[in-house]
Amino acid sequence: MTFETAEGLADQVLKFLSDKLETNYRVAVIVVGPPGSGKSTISEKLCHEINSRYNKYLKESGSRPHLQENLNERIDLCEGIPKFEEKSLHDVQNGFFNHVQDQDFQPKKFVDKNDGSEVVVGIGGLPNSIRVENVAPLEPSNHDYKIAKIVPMDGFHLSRRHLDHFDDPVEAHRRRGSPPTFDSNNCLQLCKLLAKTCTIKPTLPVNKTTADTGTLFDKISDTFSESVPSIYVPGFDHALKDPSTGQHCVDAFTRIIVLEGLYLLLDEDNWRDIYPTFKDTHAVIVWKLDLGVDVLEQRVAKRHLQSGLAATLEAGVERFRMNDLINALRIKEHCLAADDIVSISNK
Ligand SMILES: Nc1ncnc2c1ncn2[C@@H]1O[C@H](COP(=O)(O)OP(=O)(O)OP(=O)(O)O)[C@@H](O)[C@H]1O
Repeated sequence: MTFETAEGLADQVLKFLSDKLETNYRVAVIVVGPPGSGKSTISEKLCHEINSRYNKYLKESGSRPHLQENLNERIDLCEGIPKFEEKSLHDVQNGFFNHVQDQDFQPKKFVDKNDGSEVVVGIGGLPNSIRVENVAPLEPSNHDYKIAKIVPMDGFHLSRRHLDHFDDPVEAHRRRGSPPTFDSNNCLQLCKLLAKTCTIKPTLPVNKTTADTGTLFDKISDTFSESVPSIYVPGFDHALKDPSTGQHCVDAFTRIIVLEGLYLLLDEDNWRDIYPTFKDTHAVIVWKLDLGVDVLEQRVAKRHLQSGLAATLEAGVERFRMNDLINALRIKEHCLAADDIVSISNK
């Protein structure tokens, strides 16, 4: 296991992106680990470091990203996803509770008549839905470009209303955060969509050739393409205590996606297909975090106290032992075997 600074991790990811730039529009970094191991912390630091470097480059070079106008070369990301029949759309609008425990359910799509975007729905219904839009991305405010973005698994927590429709709703609520309480179907579907975008081949503007020299950031700036659709991903709204759509947007400016979540390497149900989906793109790095149970317990208990989920630190520890620890042990015992998973430390 190696201890890494955000700078060191950013160097690794940018080197990887540089190696893949001829073939992959986007690369993915999968960050897994038990609750409290620091997945969010590391992912945020990594993205911050990469985005700061890119924006510093833009400022110092006085250049602007060039977005190629090739929207007529539309990429149909949702091709192959079955459509909802017209009569089922009513069910979708009314909650879509019937499939909530159906791990084999294949997500379906419909077209939003308001804006023509495609909405992909799994067992969690609309709260966990994904939206795909074929429009050019907006220039970011203050020209603060985010070439690296976090895509957390959190937005695939089933809503509390969906947990109410489990065979044993009391247990479902008590064990919220365990694998069956996620819309793993749509989480996997999102991974398939994202993986497809990783395999888009970047194209240079007509006046440039691959022989042109330039830094990695020069090349990234030259190869943004508005034909790459925007993907809107649900997030978890801590105030609502439920998932909420459109919290994250992976758009044409995003060249690095950092997927972070507890179950991304879990060798069960839909989860087990996530890693192979990305592996096929040849554009993925996998980092695994681990820490001793005592440290995890202290960090998570403290967070439960700070977020109001526990009234005292002791209650936070109790909550960790009754829930988070069980999930931590599950991912340890049922982790996919792969030889390219790199263990990193967040002490
Ligand atoms: N190196 C560190 N030293 C001390 N505290 C840390 C460190 N890294 C993270 N933490 C703290 O530990 C807690 C858990 O971190 P974080 O949310 O990043 O973990 P996580 O793996 O994303 O957890 P979860 O899966 O439960 O969301 C947070 O309160 C965070 O501030």
